[in-house]
Amino acid sequence: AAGDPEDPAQSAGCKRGGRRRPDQPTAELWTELTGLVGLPGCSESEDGREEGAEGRATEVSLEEALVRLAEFLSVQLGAEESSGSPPDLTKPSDVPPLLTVTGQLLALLAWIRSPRGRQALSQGTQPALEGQCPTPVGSPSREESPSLSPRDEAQGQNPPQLEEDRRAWQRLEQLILGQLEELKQQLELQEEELGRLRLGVGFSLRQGATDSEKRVQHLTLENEALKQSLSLMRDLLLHWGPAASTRAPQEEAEALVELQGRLQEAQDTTEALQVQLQQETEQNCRRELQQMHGQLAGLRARMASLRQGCGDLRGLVSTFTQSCQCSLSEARGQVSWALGALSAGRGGTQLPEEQRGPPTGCPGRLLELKGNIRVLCRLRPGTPSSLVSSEPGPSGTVTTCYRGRQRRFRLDWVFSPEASQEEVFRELEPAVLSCLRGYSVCIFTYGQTGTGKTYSMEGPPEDPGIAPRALQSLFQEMGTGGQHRVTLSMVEIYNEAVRDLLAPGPPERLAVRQGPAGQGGIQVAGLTYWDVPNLETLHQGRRPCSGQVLSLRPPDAEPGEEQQGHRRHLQEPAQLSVACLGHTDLARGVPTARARHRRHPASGGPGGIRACLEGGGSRPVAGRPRRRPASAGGPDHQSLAAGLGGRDGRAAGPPATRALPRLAAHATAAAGAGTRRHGGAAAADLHAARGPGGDSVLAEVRRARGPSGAGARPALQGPALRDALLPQHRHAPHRDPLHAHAAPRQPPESRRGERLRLGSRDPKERVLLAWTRALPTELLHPHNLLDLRDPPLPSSWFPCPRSEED
Ligand SMILES: Nc1ncnc2c1ncn2[C@@H]1O[C@H](COP(=O)(O)OP(=O)(O)OP(=O)(O)O)[C@@H](O)[C@H]1O
Repeated sequence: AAGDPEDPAQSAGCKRGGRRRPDQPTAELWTELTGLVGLPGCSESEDGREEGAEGRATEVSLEEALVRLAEFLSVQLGAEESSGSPPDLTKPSDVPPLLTVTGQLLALLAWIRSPRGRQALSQGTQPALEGQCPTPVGSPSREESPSLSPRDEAQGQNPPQLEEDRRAWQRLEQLILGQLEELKQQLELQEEELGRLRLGVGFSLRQGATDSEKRVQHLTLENEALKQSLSLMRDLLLHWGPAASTRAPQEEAEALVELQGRLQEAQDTTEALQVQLQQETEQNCRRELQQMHGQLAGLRARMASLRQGCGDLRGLVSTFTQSCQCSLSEARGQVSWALGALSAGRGGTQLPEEQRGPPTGCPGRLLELKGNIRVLCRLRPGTPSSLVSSEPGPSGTVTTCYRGRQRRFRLDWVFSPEASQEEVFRELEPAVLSCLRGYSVCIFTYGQTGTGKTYSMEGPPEDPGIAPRALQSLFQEMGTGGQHRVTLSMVEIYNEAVRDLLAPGPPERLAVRQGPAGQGGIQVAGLTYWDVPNLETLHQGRRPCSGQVLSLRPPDAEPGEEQQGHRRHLQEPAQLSVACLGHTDLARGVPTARARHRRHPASGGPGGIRACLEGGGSRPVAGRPRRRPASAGGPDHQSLAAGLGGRDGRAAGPPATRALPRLAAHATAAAGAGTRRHGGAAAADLHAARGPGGDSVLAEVRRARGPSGAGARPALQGPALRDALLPQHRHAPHRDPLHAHAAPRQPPESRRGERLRLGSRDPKERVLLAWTRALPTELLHPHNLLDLRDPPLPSSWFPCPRSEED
């Protein structure tokens, strides 16, 4: 079939036959194919005759037939491959004949389509498959294959060669036909199998056995459900939605515009609502914030008020505690006073004198219970920088900080700065009164300058201190019952010298000795003392106890002593076995170094104080206090009054006399301070204690004393001091009424015993008893110091305002 590919008839036939559609059944295709191949006349014959009665063969070219065959085979091959496992093409046995045939056909088709093939076909030559046909495994070998040569080449060959070629071509044709037949059989077999498979697939479909079919069923069901839901939605849309189909376009447009208007309106409403909501939210937030602020402020105010209330409560508690302590101390004082009064009254009125034994009264007992040595602390008004805290009351504490080191002291009693003189004395009154029961008591003040020793011991006239109150209490107590004899002595201890300030004439240094065992403690041989019958007498003679050592002795029952008057010398050791009350102001004479404290552990102070304390301590003295009626040889009141202050009992010396000692006395007082503590420290103390005015006073004192201590005016000591204290006595020693009653000097035998050292030889460690405080306070009056001061002293420097007369 030398059909021209360009032939329109062939093209139409080709188109008519066309390429196999995917949905074209295989049987139809096969019929079409077998119709082509099964007719030998269909193929191009050597002579080019057209055979075939059906004419259909003439419409299909060989090329198209081959193409269809190839398509068919490829479809079948693909079906085979998909139905089973792919064959291993490397094994000749596994290569399917269909593949072999297909390969050869494709090679032939390629040759036919090539220009050379076309030319050969047009010239009637056979194709030469050699070198062009792929030779799959199992295909005829090259030797077997006919060597198709072009017709023009055949023309140049000899007839036997052509014959041979023709035979080869025929063999090939037969081979192809055989293979086609075989292929046809296989196709039939596969067709049968396909039918069986289809039957199986139908059965599987009915059973729903395979997963894929299940999946398909599932998808189909889903599809059905979707279709149903789609139809339902469509119905709903038709039912509820706008009847688009029933409305006119204009109505549709109007409805659309209306809907748009509504939508716009809804959007506007939404925006307005949003704005309103935002505003309301902001307002609410602001309101809540303000409320929170208000609550916070209220809470702050409440917290502040609570704090204040807490502080008030604390203050109340502390006030209550203090008041409780004060009430307690007051009650204790009252109880002790009552007990003392009770015991004193009982002793004085009920028991005969000879039956009155050693003091067993409650005051003494109370003292013993409280302790022989009691340390009380009085805080001065104004908080010093070193004071950290204090707990006033019994067993109170004081916490100080000095050079960064804090120390806490516990004392028998701590008086707060607000404590009055009355409160302080109330705590000491039992001790004072116990003197009447035979106890020896020594009260001394000790402390840095300006800390209130003088104030506590003496006090201003309108608010007297311990000493005046003690005297008053004593004389008041003595006036209630019993008979007592009070004597007064005054000593100065300075530079280890004990001088009798009441001795007539220039006082000598007295020896202080330790008495024999069992005969008392300290003996001051040759000490002068005066009898003081009552308080008025003392007042007439001098201002009562201006801080000097004051010894009050109960009357001694020594026979014949009455005749000695109110002045006597202590000759017998037993004569010291009486109760005595000493008021001592150490006036900075005691060094504060710890080492020196250790030197006197028993007394906690210097030897002088030790001497005072050892003079009987607070224990009842050995021996029985003897009393006698006051009428039996009482003191000469008039004489004492004259001796102390003139006939009228007043210290009425001439102005010159009064003025004379003031500078010297003042210089002595300040000089004592200056020498006891080397200049700078004393000045610092003065400055610290009394303000800037102290410096000028000290400077004046130094000018008076001179740089070496021997100033223009000598320091006042001994008799000069006595004269300063008792100017009226200074002028008339020979006329001194006390002089006539002077006892003989100390007999030699009284000097036995050990000589006591009162203090150290160290000039810094001097004990000064009384005399510093013996300065008449009027000497320190600004009126008297006018000529000494530059610049003037502030009035606050002085303890209290005094009248011009004073
Ligand atoms: N409890 C107090 N209440 C009121 N004033 C006080 C008190 N204690 C001390 N003062 C005042 O402090 C000043 C110094 O007191 P004071 O002279 O008694 O001290 P001092 O210890 O005796 O000093 P110095 O050792 O120098 O003699 C005085 O003006 C005194 O009035």
